[in-house]
Amino acid sequence: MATNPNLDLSLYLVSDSTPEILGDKDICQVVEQACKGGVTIVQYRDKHAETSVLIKTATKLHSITKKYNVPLLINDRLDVCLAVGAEGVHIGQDDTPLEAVRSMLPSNAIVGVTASSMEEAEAAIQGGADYLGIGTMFATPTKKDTKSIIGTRGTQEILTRCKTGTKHSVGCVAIGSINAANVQRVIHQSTAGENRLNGVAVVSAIMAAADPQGAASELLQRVKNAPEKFYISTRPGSEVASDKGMFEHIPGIIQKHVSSSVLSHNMTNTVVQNFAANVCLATGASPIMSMNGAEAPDLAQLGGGLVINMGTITPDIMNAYQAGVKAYNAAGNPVLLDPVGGGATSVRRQAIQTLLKAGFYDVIKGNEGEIGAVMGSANIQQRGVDSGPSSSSAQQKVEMVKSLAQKERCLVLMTGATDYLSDGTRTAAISNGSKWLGKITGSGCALGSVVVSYLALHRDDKFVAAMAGILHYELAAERAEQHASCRGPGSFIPAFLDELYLIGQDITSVNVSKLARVEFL
Ligand SMILES: Cc1ncc(COP(=O)(O)OP(=O)(O)O)c(N)n1
Ligand SMILES: Cc1nc(C(=O)O)sc1CCOP(=O)(O)O
Repeated sequence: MATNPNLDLSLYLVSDSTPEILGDKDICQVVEQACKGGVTIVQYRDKHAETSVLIKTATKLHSITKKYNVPLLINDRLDVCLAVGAEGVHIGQDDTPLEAVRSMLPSNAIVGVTASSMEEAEAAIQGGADYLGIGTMFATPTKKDTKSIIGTRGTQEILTRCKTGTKHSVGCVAIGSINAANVQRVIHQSTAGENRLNGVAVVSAIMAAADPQGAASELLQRVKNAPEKFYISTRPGSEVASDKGMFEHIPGIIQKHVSSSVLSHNMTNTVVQNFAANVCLATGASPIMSMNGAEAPDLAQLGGGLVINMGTITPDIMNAYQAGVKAYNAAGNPVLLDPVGGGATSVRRQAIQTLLKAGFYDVIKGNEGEIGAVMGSANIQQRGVDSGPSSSSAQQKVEMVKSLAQKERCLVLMTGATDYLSDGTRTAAISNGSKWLGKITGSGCALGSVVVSYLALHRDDKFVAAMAGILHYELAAERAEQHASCRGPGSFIPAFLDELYLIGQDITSVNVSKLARVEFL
């Protein structure tokens, strides 16, 4: 089965004629506006109208979609498709079988099939489907009789069978409660290796919109932006720095950071705000400690990164966190999630799930207990925000960060005496730092503020960016510990702030590759 070269599934509009969704608008006007906004394929779906009405409406819709060179497919009904000469049909698992559909339609007709499992996907691919409508992504009021809610995890599994992007591929769109706020996360988190969604199918996000053209145009822009910016750790075409080779780049990145004033937007806990702001300033970033979700959309435009740190969580601040991640995802700027104390209470465990659904994260950072909580481990019971004694071997920690990075398609940084950093492919253990970092409040939180500004500054490779931030921080801590004045946690803090600043000024004379105690695993 070869991909139909004329099929652009980027933004698939499935129409709806019910008053709950269409309101008192005219379906033809809405579809025309959606075509103007950039939808690339339209399906006429009406579960209630009589055949004569279906044919009449489909004929009108077809004359509109043809003007915009957009294919029109008919939901379920081959007879209507043949009557109006539409470009194809979409069928579900309980509709006319694919083989029969193929035998009755012209050979160039587009046929799409709904798939909710790997078995259904494989059967549809074998049967010659042009594309799969993969769903249900998330529960939706638009279709109440959906069989299974599969989320991005289930979609990822199906995509492993679909070889998208090869000449033997089948097109793939996801469907079910997809809208402008979640479309990039859906695309990003559904990706399975090289296989990714070709686009998304939506009903209410366009049909129910007050401005269908604007809604379509915004969705299309987000679909188009999703791949380059989000679904791989390194930018396409950029040099992939691996293992020790990456240390050559790090002094240059630190030097650039020191004079950048790149924004580090912190929605962080009340305990560490002052310290984290000072750390940001000393490393060359410009901190803003704004917990106000309403200003996140403006701040997200400024090219910096956002830290969401759950340390002093309240119901109100959860709304701000969600507004923050949505705004930064939409702007294409990095977000770091620090699920502080995530394994301590059921409120925090629930908050993690809510935040993971609200958007996607470039980095998830935490101690062992917090990373375990994000992974949903039932055995994690943190005492407060500390990780407690570790029960895992180094190898188990490596497996944890790697598998979470692969699952969430992000960087995972597990902090501790040795830090573990993984992007799912490359994993490193970093043993720099000072014992005093473990004796002051907020050293882990402030590291998050530094890592996110490095990610915002150095866009080519997130892993290298994070490594640069970690080494800036931990080499400075090592130097601070050597100060004659440093006698304990209290005197460590000013020495550390000094060294964060001084090492940055001095970085060209620092032999980073020699000082970095980094093991690639
Ligand atoms: C693009 C796309 N994907 C899935 C569906 C659902 O089709 P089906 O399973 O036949 O359910 P109904 O649409 O008939 O309710 C779709 N229509 N389009
Ligand atoms: C038509 C349809 N098919 C689905 C499936 O899971 O197969 S979900 C769905 C409705 C999607 O509507 P909205 O974008 O408004 O959530």
